[in-house]
Amino acid sequence: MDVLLVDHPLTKARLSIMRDSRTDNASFRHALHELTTMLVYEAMREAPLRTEPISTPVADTEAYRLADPPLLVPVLRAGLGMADQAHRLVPEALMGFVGLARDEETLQPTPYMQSLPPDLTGRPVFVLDPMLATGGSMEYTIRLLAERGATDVTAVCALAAPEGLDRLRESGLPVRVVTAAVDDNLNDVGFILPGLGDAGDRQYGAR
Ligand SMILES: O=P(O)(O)OC[C@H]1O[C@H](OP(=O)(O)OP(=O)(O)O)[C@H](O)[C@@H]1O
Ligand SMILES: O=c1cc[nH]c(=O)[nH]1
Ligand SMILES: [Mg+2]
Repeated sequence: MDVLLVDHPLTKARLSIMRDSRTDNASFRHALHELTTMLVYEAMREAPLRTEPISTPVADTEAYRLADPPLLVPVLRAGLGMADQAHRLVPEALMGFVGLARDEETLQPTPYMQSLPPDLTGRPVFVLDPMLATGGSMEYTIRLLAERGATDVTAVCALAAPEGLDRLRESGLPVRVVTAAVDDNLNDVGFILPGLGDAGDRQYGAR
């Protein structure tokens, strides 16, 4: 499984704002927006292009367009904070939605909504979720996508735990991961260390 670690000085700086427990909700959301732009920019680096002839005011030349506009899938709640920014960068993308809440005791993802196109054959998919912890939520989401024919899935995360990466690797699902950091490990209640806490609560308040 490919893992692209985007550890640019600017991604490190935004991630540090997100990690800092003194950062308020609005500043956390702002830092995640900026980080998302950088992660999606890198995640799309190899996206195939098609060309078409155009004219500038002074000469004929070629225009480049995305050959295969992707589907963006934010995983609610926390992934919602990445959706608009990713869509701004890739305006031709479609958007699907998956809502999951991790059970605090079992750490299993509990689905509460999904809205996805029925056929994803041939369409690149970018799953947006700031946190890859045990990997249960991401694995669940990728299985939904794979059932619809997706074979080209990128998980775009702010932070990944080694446990979550191992789980995705062992799942054999068609996924690569783009992340700004791979942290140390999970604590005994499934939080990433050093991490940034609960990415949903840090944006929207505790539920
Ligand atoms: O890798 P995992 O162990 O599955 O944990 C990661 C999940 O936990 C968080 O969501 P959470 O369930 O807290 O929901 P929220 O976004 O509504 O806060 C996060 O946004 C991921 O979806
Ligand atoms: O550290 C973690 C783990 C799962 N979900 C979060 O929001 N944070
Ligand atoms: Mg949460």
